[in-house]
Amino acid sequence: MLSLNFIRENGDTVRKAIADKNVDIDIDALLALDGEVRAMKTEVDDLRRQRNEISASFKTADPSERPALGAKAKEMGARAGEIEAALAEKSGALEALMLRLPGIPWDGAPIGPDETFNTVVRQVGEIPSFDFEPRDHVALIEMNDWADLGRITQVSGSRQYCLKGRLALLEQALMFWAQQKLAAEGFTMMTVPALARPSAFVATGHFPGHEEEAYEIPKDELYLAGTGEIALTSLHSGEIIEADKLPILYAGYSPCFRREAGSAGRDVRGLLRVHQFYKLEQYVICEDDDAISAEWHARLLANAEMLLKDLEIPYQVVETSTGDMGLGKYRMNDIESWVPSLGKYRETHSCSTLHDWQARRANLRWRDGERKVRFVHTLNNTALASPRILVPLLENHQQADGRVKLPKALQGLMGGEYL
Ligand SMILES: Nc1ncnc2c1ncn2[C@@H]1O[C@H](COS(=O)(=O)NC(=O)[C@@H](N)CO)[C@@H](O)[C@H]1O
Repeated sequence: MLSLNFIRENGDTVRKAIADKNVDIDIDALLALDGEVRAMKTEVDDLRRQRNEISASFKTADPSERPALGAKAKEMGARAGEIEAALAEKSGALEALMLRLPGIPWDGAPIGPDETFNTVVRQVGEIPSFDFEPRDHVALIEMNDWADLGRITQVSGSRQYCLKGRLALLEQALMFWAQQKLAAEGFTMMTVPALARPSAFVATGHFPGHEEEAYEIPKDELYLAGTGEIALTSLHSGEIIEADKLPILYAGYSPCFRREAGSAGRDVRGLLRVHQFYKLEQYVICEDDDAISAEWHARLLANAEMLLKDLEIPYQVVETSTGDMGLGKYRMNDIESWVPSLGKYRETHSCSTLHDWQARRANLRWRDGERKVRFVHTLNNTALASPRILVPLLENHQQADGRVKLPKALQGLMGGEYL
């Protein structure tokens, strides 16, 4: 969310962000509504003040004047009450519009309506060339009995899976290995619930707008989150964080649930796009200083790249366009890992800076050195998301006989050279 002061003082910047992010919102209607709300608040305050002055004069007034004074005070109170009812409705409408305002993207973001305007920042790692016909991850899984991708769908429906045997162990080993690597970078390990209140989805910016992507649990007024970011963003809501407690660094591990409502027909084979997966999320709450959050953005990216280099997975870093980065983002870099069977890079990580856009929605504030209370900046990046990461891991390291050679970083954990 943006502040109303910012909108009033930076109308053109906001209009440009609305255009560049392809957002359908009428900023003039919002500002008109803001004007109405402010006028109504002033009117109510004036009425309340006058009413209080009359009440105060009551004791010293001439008894003959008291009935008229009483009537006037009553009438003012009634009028103020009417305006307040209308004001509540107008304020609600203004708040709803405010929630749909985009965050201002950084000036280095490619301007364009969708991912076709994304640019490749760097490519790292050698694309493997096989002297045999490489298999896709489903074939490798089937020949090694590393998952159930069939009968489980009778139990749990489409886009479900059971990892089995050494691949199930590998997923656990991967997450533990990544957690230790992040702990070494100063991140506090957290297990994070997927169940969350709708307000937590509003805080991150998933709601309003992406309700269809979340599983709803109406009996308990809860939803299942598609990312640990949702619980982590609201964990400190309403607190005023002391300066010496910043930056807060969480490595949040959680199950993630996504309906993939809009993905019918895409990635239906195998493990790339499923309804339930597990993610270790890097999450940062820092001072609202552009240079500091830019530094954290670079470090979140570097942490994910460190993991991919250790996993010996070729990847590319992408600068996402204003239309692809999402409503609240200041900056987003995706990391895409090479998937041999597709002959292309596929997103496995997404690194975002949100400036204070989420903090305003989540009421996340800190107290600076001069004791001034300000909104923080929030950032997040995938550390590892499984089973998607298993796809490039299996396919890039496959051998002609269908075995998979483990990257050196995992051989100790997995007790051998091969999965
Ligand atoms: N349906 C899905 N199935 C499997 N993996 C998924 C699915 N949706 C997302 N992911 C994985 O989760 C990663 C992060 O998802 S994201 O929506 O892009 N970004 C976030 O959730 C951020 N909180 C950063 O993690 C993706 O890059 C991908 O690796």
